[in-house]
Amino acid sequence: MNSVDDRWWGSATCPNVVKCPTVISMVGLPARGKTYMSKKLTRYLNWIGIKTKAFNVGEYRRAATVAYRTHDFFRADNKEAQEVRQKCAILAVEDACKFLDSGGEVAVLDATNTTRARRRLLVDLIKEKHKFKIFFVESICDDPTIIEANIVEVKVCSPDYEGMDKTSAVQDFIQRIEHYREHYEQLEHEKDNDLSYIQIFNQGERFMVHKLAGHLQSRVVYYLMNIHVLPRTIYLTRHGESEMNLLGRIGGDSGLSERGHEYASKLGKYVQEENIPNLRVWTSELVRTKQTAEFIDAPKENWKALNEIDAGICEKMTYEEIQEKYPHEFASRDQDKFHYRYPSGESYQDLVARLEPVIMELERQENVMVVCHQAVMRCLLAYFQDKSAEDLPYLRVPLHTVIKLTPVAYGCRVEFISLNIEAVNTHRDKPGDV
Ligand SMILES: O=c1[nH]cnc2c1c(-c1ccc(Br)cc1)cn2-c1ccccc1
Ligand SMILES: O=P(O)(O)OC[C@H]1O[C@](O)(CO)[C@@H](O)[C@@H]1O
Repeated sequence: MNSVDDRWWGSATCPNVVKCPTVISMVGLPARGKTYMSKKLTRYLNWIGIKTKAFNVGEYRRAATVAYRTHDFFRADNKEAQEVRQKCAILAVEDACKFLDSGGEVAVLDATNTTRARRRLLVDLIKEKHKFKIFFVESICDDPTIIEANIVEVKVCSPDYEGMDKTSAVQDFIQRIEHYREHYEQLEHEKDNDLSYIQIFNQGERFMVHKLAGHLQSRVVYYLMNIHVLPRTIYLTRHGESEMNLLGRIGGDSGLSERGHEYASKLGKYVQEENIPNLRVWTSELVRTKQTAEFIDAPKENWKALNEIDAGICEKMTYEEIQEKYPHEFASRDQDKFHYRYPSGESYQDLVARLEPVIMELERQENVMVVCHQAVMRCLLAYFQDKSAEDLPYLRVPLHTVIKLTPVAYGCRVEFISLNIEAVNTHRDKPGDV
């Protein structure tokens, strides 16, 4: 009897484990956002603690071929090029399987995989030989405006077109797409009845989900159904300097200091000058963030999930007092600051889990300003900047500074805007760090 997780089909891969290594295989013509989704999905899964790595077949092909000349390389009748392309595709899959064999949990295969034969080859290699799960993510998009925008935004800057003028590059890429289209076979539930997949139409306007197999695949589908590519800006800021900050004490629920109130007033003016359409403001449920947002003219929502890390028995203490009273706790926190949990309190790992619904809602939103706290801000910033769990707890997020995030191509532009009001420095470096 198969576990409910594997539902319908016979040879359940990894029959006895919930966390089965999985290959997420992209499918789609060039310029359908496969790399965009691969990178974004990889960043999200790593942030929630699932060891994930993307394998881009285009990079393997560029490494294997001296120099890309023209779209002729992608003609179906170009036998020599076909051989190179097949070899690169298999190399990428083998590297992906090596990653999963050595502790990786998810490998994202960023390739076109546009023929049924190629996808069958993947199933044989991945599912039959390695007993890993395979989940296909197909992006189907025939809106010429979207395709053109993608080509202009990311394709013409590709190493393939180094030194080529933009117009010729666009023309060449359009030819390349046509070579793929000739043999493109979309996923179809009659012919691909045994496969787990999601089809995404026109950047998430519509979805077709087929035979999800397990929790990870459900999380991936949920994430893909929440992201969008509309231009918007996310602003992150800590609360203004608080009375507890002035005393060098952590936690608590104190109000703002005089300079903290100055920051709140200046923040209101900054937001007004930014003239942000339909801005929403999110604060935690602690006094200092609500006071900080006081002068912003926009709808406000309080999130308990945005409250600062709970320091448990160390709440309201100074670091010196903690070192004095709980020397062992103090030492172990600096040993592994991400996983360390305060007695009766939280770890950064707990904070990431608590903030996941905030990130998911942020992905759905347009212009949002988040008024939060030092540890919370580090977790949010780490998501947008793809920072490791090791680096996350030491990110510099000074008081009285707005961090402005603007999505560009495959990532985010990050600007630190200080509103030039003095404040205490609450940052503690990793001991021993130069
Ligand atoms: O469906 C596309 N077709 C062309 N391009 C696309 C997409 C998507 C996309 C796909 C699925 C989902 Br759910 C959301 C967005 C993102 N992009 C993209 C965005 C920025 C730069 C480069 C590519
Ligand atoms: O993880 P760190 O570096 O101790 O920073 C988190 C601390 O920062 C503060 O927000 C301000 O000091 C405390 O409330 C919180 O415990």
